[in-house]
Amino acid sequence: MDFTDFVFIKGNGLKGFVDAGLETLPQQYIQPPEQRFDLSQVITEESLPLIDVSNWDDPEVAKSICEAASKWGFFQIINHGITMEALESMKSAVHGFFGLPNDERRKYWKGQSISDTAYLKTSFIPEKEKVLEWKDTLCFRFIPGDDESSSLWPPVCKDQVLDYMKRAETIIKRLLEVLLKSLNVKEIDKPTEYVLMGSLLINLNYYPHCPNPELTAGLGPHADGSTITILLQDDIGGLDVRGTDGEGWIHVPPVEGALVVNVGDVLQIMSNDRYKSIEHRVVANRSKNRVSIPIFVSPGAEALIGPLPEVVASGEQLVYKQVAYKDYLNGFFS
Ligand SMILES: O=C(O)CCC(=O)C(=O)O
Ligand SMILES: [Fe+2]
Repeated sequence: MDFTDFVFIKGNGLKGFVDAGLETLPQQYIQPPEQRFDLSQVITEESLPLIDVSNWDDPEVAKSICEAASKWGFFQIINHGITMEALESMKSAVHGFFGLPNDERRKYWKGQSISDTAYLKTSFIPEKEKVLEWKDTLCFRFIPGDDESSSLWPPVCKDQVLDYMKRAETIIKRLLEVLLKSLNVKEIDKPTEYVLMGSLLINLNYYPHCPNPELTAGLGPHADGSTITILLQDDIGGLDVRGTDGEGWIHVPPVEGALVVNVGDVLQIMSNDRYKSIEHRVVANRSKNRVSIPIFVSPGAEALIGPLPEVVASGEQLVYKQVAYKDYLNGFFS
């Protein structure tokens, strides 16, 4: 079987390739020795905060969130209000989509998708990558209040994605309010909301089981280009975050009912480095098919990003100049 033809041109993705019966890792996925994940670097002395947000108005909750965002750039929240059933149903929907026959999934393959706002891809930017990442992703662009945009989404997961997004939006707003309040932003007005969360993307990640997880990357080390990211992961594990020493990695353990929250580059910039956008990675799994669902909360397409006036008012030195988010993204994807 010709790998490129089968996976990219025919649009079967990595999932289709693994289903076809795979015993060894294709060379496209083999990382050079110096890039391979050294699992001995995973440190167990540190762990990320787990924050109970049942009362968002509690100053202690706000304090924990802002401290976590400054120190680790990552934390998990529980009792956030999204029911266990809704979380389970979202994860099952991912398995539902990736469990479809190849020719059903292929209808959404990037470049030929039947929907303008949903597409399936493999790896990150396979045309540009030297080594591919061990995952497929179904991406959705979410336009609130626009029912038309979801009309051609895959029926197997459409309602779950819409329902989950609606529930998640409440949490996103709460998180941003708390994080910005501590930067002296008293109220998030419409223009600021556009800069913080003018664009919402949700990804359905599928990391198939992998014959040689030690040779490849589920997802290579990266920081998110978002304002914040809210991630739902299943119970398999694989996500690691850079420790505060900048060398080791901390495992993000799956916690039932929890959501992982991380600061992206945009919030680091807007907070003039108060909050940290931290590198993270995903280790592939030898026997299990892992799913994860990040929501990338990002600026609107026309937004300008730079340190917030409220932060600068304190007289601190500006770490960043203002840039158009578009120009920033061009750098991110090249
Ligand atoms: O799958 C995960 O746990 C993390 C995904 C992630 O970091 C990303 O998609 O940017
Ligand atoms: Fe990420």
